[in-house]
Amino acid sequence: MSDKLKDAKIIFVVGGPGSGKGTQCEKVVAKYGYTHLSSGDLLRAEVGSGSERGKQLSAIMQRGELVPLDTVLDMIKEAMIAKADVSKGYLIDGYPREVKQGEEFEKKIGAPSLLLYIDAKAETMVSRLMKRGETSGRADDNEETIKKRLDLYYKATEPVIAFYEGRGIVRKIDSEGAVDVVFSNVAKAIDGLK
Ligand SMILES: Nc1ncnc2c1ncn2[C@@H]1O[C@H](COP(=O)(O)OP(=O)(O)O)[C@@H](O)[C@H]1O
Ligand SMILES: Nc1ncnc2c1ncn2[C@H]1C[C@H](O)[C@@H](COP(=O)(O)OP(=O)(O)O)O1
Ligand SMILES: [Mg+2]
Repeated sequence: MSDKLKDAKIIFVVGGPGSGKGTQCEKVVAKYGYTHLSSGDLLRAEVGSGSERGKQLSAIMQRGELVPLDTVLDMIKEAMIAKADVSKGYLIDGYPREVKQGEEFEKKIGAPSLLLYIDAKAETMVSRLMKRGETSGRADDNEETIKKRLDLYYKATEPVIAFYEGRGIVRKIDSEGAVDVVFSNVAKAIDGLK
């Protein structure tokens, strides 16, 4: 346990690929000043660095698979510590993606006070990702990889919701509607924390 993160307020943002996690996190940052850490963005930064590890991560992500737990957890922990002196709290976007990740996070960093479950229909996620893929330049925003990511989400990530539901900290947010409508419900969930 790192004592710099001992009392950190932590919100997990969990949802399928293309559900709207990143979009909602940006609006939470603007309104509440939380520190937004996206596991995918951290991984893509490592890929962009051209490092040997980045090359391995890129191959995994292009297949729509999960990267090794220790890799993504260490990256998030490092990024949290780097901001510990200025952070009002952390939005952990895209993690945990399996129950084991949640358990390891709590051993090494701490427990979340809220899990925002950003929920959209499969066909909505597919169409949003195909559209995002037109401009994102992401190697995983293509039909074949999207299908793998969705399958993995239903198999490995949805059990995370049930795991934390048992603690009563899950707030399910319908992400089908317009961005601002979705955000009004995200804000209600966060305001309910105080
Ligand atoms: N409520 C919404 N309505 C329409 N499009 C949305 C909505 N939320 C997100 N999007 C779009 O869908 C795509 C995926 O959103 P993003 O926030 O990147 O999701 P995630 O981080 O969960 O993959 C983006 O192109 C984004 O602009
Ligand atoms: N917690 C995690 N564990 C393992 N792999 C992860 C991960 N978070 C992200 N990745 C890998 C697999 C994901 O398909 C890829 C992109 O993640 P992302 O940017 O969060 O996707 P999206 O925002 O489309 O949901 O990075
Ligand atoms: Mg995202």
